[in-house]
Order: sequence, then structure tokens, then C-alpha cells
Amino acid sequence: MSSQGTSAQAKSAVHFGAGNIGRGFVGLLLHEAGYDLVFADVAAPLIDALQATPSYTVHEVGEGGRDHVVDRYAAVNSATDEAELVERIARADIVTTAVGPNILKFVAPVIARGIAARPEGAPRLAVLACENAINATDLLEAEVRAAARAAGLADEDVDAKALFANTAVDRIVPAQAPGGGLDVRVEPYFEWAIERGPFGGDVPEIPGVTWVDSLGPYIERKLFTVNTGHASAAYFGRAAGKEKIAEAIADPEIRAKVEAVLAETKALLVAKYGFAPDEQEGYIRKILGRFANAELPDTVDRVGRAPVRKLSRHERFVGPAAELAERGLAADALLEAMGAALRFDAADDDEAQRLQAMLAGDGADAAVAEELTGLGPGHPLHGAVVGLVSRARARESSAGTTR
Ligand SMILES: NC(=O)c1ccc[n+]([C@@H]2O[C@H](COP(=O)([O-])OP(=O)(O)OC[C@H]3O[C@@H](n4cnc5c(N)ncnc54)[C@H](O)[C@@H]3O)[C@@H](O)[C@H]2O)c1
Ligand SMILES: O=P(O)(O)OC[C@@H](O)[C@@H](O)[C@H](O)[C@H](O)CO
Repeated sequence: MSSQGTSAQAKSAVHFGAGNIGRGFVGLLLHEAGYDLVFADVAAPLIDALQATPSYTVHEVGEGGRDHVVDRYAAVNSATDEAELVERIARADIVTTAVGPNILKFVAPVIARGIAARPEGAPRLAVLACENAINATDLLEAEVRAAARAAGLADEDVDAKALFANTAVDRIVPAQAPGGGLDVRVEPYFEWAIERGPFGGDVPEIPGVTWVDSLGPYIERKLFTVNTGHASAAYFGRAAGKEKIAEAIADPEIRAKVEAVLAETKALLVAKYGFAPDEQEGYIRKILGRFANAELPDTVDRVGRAPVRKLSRHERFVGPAAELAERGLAADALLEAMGAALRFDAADDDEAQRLQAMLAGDGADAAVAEELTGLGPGHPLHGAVVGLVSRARARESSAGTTR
């Protein structure tokens, strides 16, 4: 039994981002662990709906799925009710986020104020960023510490009042049907790995969590298998005119390309972390089965969202491709998937539009390639990436002349 948190009272959790993974996974597990849950979000209609609705249901769809009811939560508009949020964080046991890695800097200041407002001697607040990014909590911690310093709180005070733990979250939660209310459709599978070290041997009880000594292998295996494969299916699928991920992966040509990508990331993960090849193969097969779940209405547009983030230096494509090239191993299939990513032009995706504007702009191919991928002329993959940009531009300009 853990003594983390205020043991005399109910445990409480503040979760930033009441979206798909917030309601459909992190919020659900915290609720089921017995936490009094507070959702914080900037989307006023979502917060209003949560405040007006005593419960919602998480529907697991696909084999073995069942329903879970989440209730007894509160909801705070983090754009307008900062004082209430600070007070909630000051009394909480745990703060989690699922807002997107680029949003962490915006939630950090209020977390810092909440930490500063914690009573002397209160148990440390556990802060966990549940985002798809390597060591997202480290990013959040740096922002929280900067905001705390700016508010006059020394690093030692932050250390006395809070702890920061990296985490890897895995559950496919598609965009929900408009007008469907607060209920969330999710896949039955999930994995939530959290590093144990920062808790100093006093981990909270959260059924379903896997506590690990070293998160690096977990997060890279997750990001470079689930997310690399998922994004590849999305970009190849969209280029082939598919709307759903399940449709994309059912296409033998697309599946073969995705499998080729995952064979490359497997080679890296086996070489880097010593994962047993058979075990990694089993992990890949399981994940391909998850993508094929036809009951999950996941779209290529959601999974391909934010292509500039996904093509950045330490993300799901360039991260493994660069390391493979540095080890003298092949990254051809990953490069082909990156080429497909350059075609992603979803009209309602800001980053897709920014990507297309970069490709259509005046910058030299090498400069655009470096801006997108962070790979400069000294890197063994640089020439290949410049070639991708160059071909994407040639394709666009020939499509433009024939339009
Ligand atoms: N959906 C999935 O399958 C899945 C699985 C694992 C991890 N993730 C990760 O979880 C994060 C969220 O993904 P999602 O699919 O739930 O996205 P989402 O868009 O459904 O939810 C994000 C929520 O964050 C809110 N938000 C934005 N800015 C905010 C701010 N400044 N303060 C508070 N709330 C803010 C949005 O209003 C939205 O409700 C991402 O990092 C994603 O990579 C998603
Ligand atoms: O959330 P993103 O944009 O980083 O990636 C899109 C999907 O691949 C992702 O949300 C998966 O569904 C999820 O990571 C599965 O655990």
C-alpha cells in the first residue's frame, strides 16, 4: 500500500486535456484507481458538457471489449478559472496531461503556481505528461521549473513539493463522432508504463500501470513500432485514397510497406536495446492486428495529424531512420514513408498546410529538408532526405502544371 498522497482523504488527480486519451484512457484508469478526478481543458463546450453530465461511458470496441462508466469527476476551464485550478493542483496527489507535446509549455505555468501553493509538508505532487513523445515529462518539467523560477520558487522548493516521472501511454482512441456526447470509443488494449525511480519506492496504486526502472526502451519501442507503423499506414493510406486506418492496413500493398517499415525499426530496437527478435516480431503482429480493428473508426487524417511534428528530429520517422543510418543499417522503407508524409495535405490540419507551404516556398531543398528533419549536411541520411524534398517538390510542380 502506498503512502503517496494525502492518505486521510480521498486521493485526487488533475488531468489536463479532456480529449480522446484524457477521457478514454488516463482519466478512466485514474478514476478506476479511486482518484477524485478533475478534468482541466481550454475547450469551453467540453468543460460545460462535463460539468452538466454526471457520468460518461468508455466503450471498448473489438474483441473482448466492455463498457466502463466514469463518474464523480469535476471539470475546470483552464483558460478562465485559473484560481480554482491552482487550488485543485495545490491539493492533488497527481497531475497528468494529454494535450499534445507542443501544448505542454502552455499548461506549465499553472502547474507551477499549483506546486507553489502546496502546503508545507504535503506529500509531493506526481507530475506525468502522457504524450506521444520521448520523455515528454522532461519537457514539461523544464517548463514548470522555468515558470516556478520566474515566480520566485527555487528549484529545491520544486523538488520538495513535486516529482516528475516519464511515461509511455498506448491505447488507440480515435476521434469521436460529432454529436456523440462525452462517451468515448476505444480499443480494448492498453499499456501505461511509468518510470518508478522518481517515486523513491513509494509508487501510487494505479491498477493497469506497469512500473519500470528504465522507460527508454519502452517508450522507444512504443513510439517506433506503434506510432511509426500507425503513421506509415496513415500516410501510405491517404496517398492511396483510403479514409480509415483499418481500410489502409487491409490493402496488401500498403500492409507490405508498413511491414517493411516495422522490419527496419525492429532491426534498430533489437540492435540498440537487445529485444529478442521473436518477441519484437510478436509485438509487431499484435500491433498490426490492432490497426486492423474494423470496429474502431480511426481515420488516416487523425493518425497523420501534425506531420511537421511527426517528421521532426527525434520523432517516429527521423529518430529511428537517423539511428539506423548511423549504424550503417538500411532505412529505405522509413524514407519511403517519409516521402508519403510529405504528401499529407489535409485541409483542416494547420501543420499539413504549413508543410505544403514550406514545400511550395523558395527555400533551397537542403534548407527545407534540414528545417523539417533537423538533419544537416554532416548526417549520413542528409542526402536521402534532401532527395525526398526535391522529389516532393517536382511532383507538386508537375501536378500544378497539369491542373
Ligand atoms: N488518441 C490516441 O490514440 C492517443 C494515444 C496515446 C497518446 N496520445 C497522446 O495524447 C495526447 C492527446 O491526444 P488526443 O488524441 O487525446 O487529442 P485530443 O485532441 O482528443 O485531446 C487534446 C485535448 O487537449 C485540450 N487542450 C489543448 N490545449 C490545452 C491547454 N492549453 N490546456 C488544457 N487543455 C488543452 C484540447 O481542447 C483537447 O480536448 C497527444 O500527445 C497524443 O499523442 C493519444
Ligand atoms: O497522437 P499522435 O498524433 O502523436 O499519433 C497519432 C496516433 O498514432 C496515436 O494517437 C495512437 O493512436 C496512439 O499513440 C496509440 O497508443
